[in-house]
Amino acid sequence: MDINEHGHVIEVTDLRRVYGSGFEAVRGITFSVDRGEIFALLGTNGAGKTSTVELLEGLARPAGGRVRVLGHDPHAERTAVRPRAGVMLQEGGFPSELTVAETARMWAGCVSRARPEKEALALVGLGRRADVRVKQLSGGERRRLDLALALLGEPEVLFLDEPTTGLDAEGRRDTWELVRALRDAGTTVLLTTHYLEEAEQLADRLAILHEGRIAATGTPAEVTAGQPSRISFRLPVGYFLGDLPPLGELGVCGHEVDGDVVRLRTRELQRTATGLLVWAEGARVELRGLDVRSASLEEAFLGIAREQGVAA
Ligand SMILES: Nc1ncnc2c1ncn2[C@@H]1O[C@H](COP(=O)(O)OP(=O)(O)OP(=O)(O)O)[C@@H](O)[C@H]1O
Repeated sequence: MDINEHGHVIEVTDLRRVYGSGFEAVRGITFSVDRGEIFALLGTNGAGKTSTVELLEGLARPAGGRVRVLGHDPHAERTAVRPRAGVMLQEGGFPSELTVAETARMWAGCVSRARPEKEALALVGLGRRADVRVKQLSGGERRRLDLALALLGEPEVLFLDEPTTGLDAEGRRDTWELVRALRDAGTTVLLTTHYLEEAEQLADRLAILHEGRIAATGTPAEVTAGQPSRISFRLPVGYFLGDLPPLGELGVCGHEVDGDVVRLRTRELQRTATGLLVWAEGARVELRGLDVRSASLEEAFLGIAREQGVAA
């Protein structure tokens, strides 16, 4: 059987990983990813993202629990999974004297039914860099080459460990577009990232890992639901916090004042923002530096790190 009885391409149940030193890096995590879904693993440094992805890639055996990729144990049944999976590790490590095209050709030799190298390089925007030596590539271009190699076998499932680290804003957006196009064509994608915006933009569902456990999971909207929005501004000269309408009446659920900067938290963004603006208009003052932000993944992430006593 190809995919498990629930139709999940990736299924992880109570997964554990213990290193030789006895350190438990992954402490019983459970999640699944469906065909054609992008799933992001987020987390603080050392949360266990890479340790988890390596188990999914079959590079190590779990200390406990179960992992299935395309219905197979990726470690014990490596030969059944590997040809159908594309892997982009955090550190590629290619021979630096080879050119981009030579590297892709060498890699294609290890892949059954590889797509043409030119096509893979064009997908990641390296088509014109084919004759450049790997050592002459920028950090971002190496990252793209990593991705091209992961795509050579036209994988059904793609593991991307921090795929856009080192890319500039344009490169990051190009990669997002490519990953979305692959997803739309039916590829299942599991990625780790440090960029919350990346997860917000790309992920259909995500999990935030903290100290080897899942601290929050769901769609980006589900994970951010319940987080407060933020409003900040500078108090007009000569004004004090007490001159504003009572904060409770504005729907504010928390506030702090730093010099003349006021930061408010609210779960009723429209009511709070309207109340403030109506007050400012009536008092004929300007709220300098006014910044209004709806609840974001960043808020959820920082909240988890704070609650669990981590400096984020
Ligand atoms: N080979 C190893 N031996 C012992 N401990 C390890 C080993 N590799 C990782 N660890 C520890 O396991 C924990 C999880 O590491 P991991 O690399 O999975 O985290 P991560 O979430 O990917 O972190 P980052 O965001 O910094 O890449 C860390 O505390 C790390 O120090």
